[in-house]
Amino acid sequence: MAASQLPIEALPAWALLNDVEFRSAEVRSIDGKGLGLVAKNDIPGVSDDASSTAAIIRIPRELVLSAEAVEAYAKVDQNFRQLLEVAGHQSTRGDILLYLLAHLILSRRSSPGNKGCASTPWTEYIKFLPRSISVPTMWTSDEREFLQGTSLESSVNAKLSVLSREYDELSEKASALPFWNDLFGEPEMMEDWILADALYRSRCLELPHAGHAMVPGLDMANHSPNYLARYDETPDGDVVLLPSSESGVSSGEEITISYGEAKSAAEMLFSYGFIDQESAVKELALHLDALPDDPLGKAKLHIYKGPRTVQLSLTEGNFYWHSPLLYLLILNEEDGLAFRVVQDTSGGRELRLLWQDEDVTGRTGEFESLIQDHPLCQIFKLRAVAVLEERVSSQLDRITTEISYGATEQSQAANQPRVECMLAAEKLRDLEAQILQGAAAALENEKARLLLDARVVTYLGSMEDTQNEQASNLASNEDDEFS
Ligand SMILES: C[S@@+](CC[C@H](N)C(=O)[O-])C[C@H]1O[C@@H](n2cnc3c(N)ncnc32)[C@H](O)[C@@H]1O
Repeated sequence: MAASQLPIEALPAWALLNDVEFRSAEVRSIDGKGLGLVAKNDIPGVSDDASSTAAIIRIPRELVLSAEAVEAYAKVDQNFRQLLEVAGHQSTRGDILLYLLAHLILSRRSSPGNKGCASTPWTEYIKFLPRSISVPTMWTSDEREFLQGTSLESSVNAKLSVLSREYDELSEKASALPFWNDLFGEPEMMEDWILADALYRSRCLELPHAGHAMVPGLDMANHSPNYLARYDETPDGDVVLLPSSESGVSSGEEITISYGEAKSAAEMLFSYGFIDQESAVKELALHLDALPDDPLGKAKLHIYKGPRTVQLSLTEGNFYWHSPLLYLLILNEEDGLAFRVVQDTSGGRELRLLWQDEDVTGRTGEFESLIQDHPLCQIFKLRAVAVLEERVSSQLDRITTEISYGATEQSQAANQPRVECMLAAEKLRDLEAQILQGAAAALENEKARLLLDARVVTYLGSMEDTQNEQASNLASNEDDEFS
């Protein structure tokens, strides 16, 4: 993690000026994790009366960067208000990113009065945050090569395309605003947008009332599956960090929180830039496309609004997969699937999906249950398993293909791929290869089991008979022709 712009020793002064109470924790450098929170004294555990548990840190609600705070800032800064009006109000993430972008610009300028935005506590706080974050959207293209064959290979590229499109749209919208138009011409702005996104992804949390938010001070807490603290909001909207166990925290111990207990290694690397060594979660999401040669493929992807993925998981030696899309992808017109274009009430044209003549446009994610009572249900399942087996096998081939690691310990010169990126990617590849191998074996068994199913045997037998009949008809026609 690259150095921030202000030394962390200046944080207590910032906290004092802004009423942030670091009561029993301080921010220190933690080996391999950047900064983190450490207990200044022994912290008692949760008492029976939860309301009397003392806060480790307390952050006033005015400092919490939420959708509400962005709106409040727009009221005091005219330039920001104009930017928010043309490019904001689409999502909390988008609005917070605009706020961070404005503050990143401001933090680069030595004199805030000179062509900047109105100062807030975040103007200084943002200078304590790292300028380089280990999430793969901030890796170089050489470093991203390390992700070849992992589930992150396509998601990171897709995310970078989205970021680039968002930035282009933003510059386009801001071009009518003289203040922002000048700034969007600066080369650092696209990098700032990627940085703002990485800061948001790696430091944002979900508060019970304020919703998605960034909380200064609290965002110095690192993750552990054996976390020692949790955060909450007080009735007046302040945010507190509280011990989470009865045993409390010993003086000098790192105070960690949980970033989510069910996140896969890929999700952790994607959002936070590290893989939790102690996590037991063995999950992987693979991207799915329409089947080659499926004439309905494009329409299926158009009408299906859920994630275009299949989720694979290994839990206590058992393999599970989940993909509402896959059940839609394997169905054909002959099975009873149909698309219709209808006119809506405003005269527009709308695509509708029918299954067995029933309109199921609003239920595209329910095909696993929609096929349940169909006489060919087991055949559909066999198709889904066969398609998945092929998808898993091609991913396994790709992930186990040797890639050349250009980085070595000596190769830390400028522009060389970083060793930490290589190690994180290697860990992800190992974990995902294990899941894929488990999945391949389980799918083979599942396929063999389905092939023994009486309805499948009968169906495949009748298909064979039809094919033989067609072949002999064709042969006798040919005999006729040449007789
Ligand atoms: C919310 S911030 C925590 C403060 C951060 N360490 C800093 O220096 O500003 C989240 C980032 O901390 C780092 N981090 C958190 N927990 C970690 C862990 N268990 N191992 C390695 N890095 C961790 C990752 O870089 C992550 O993106």
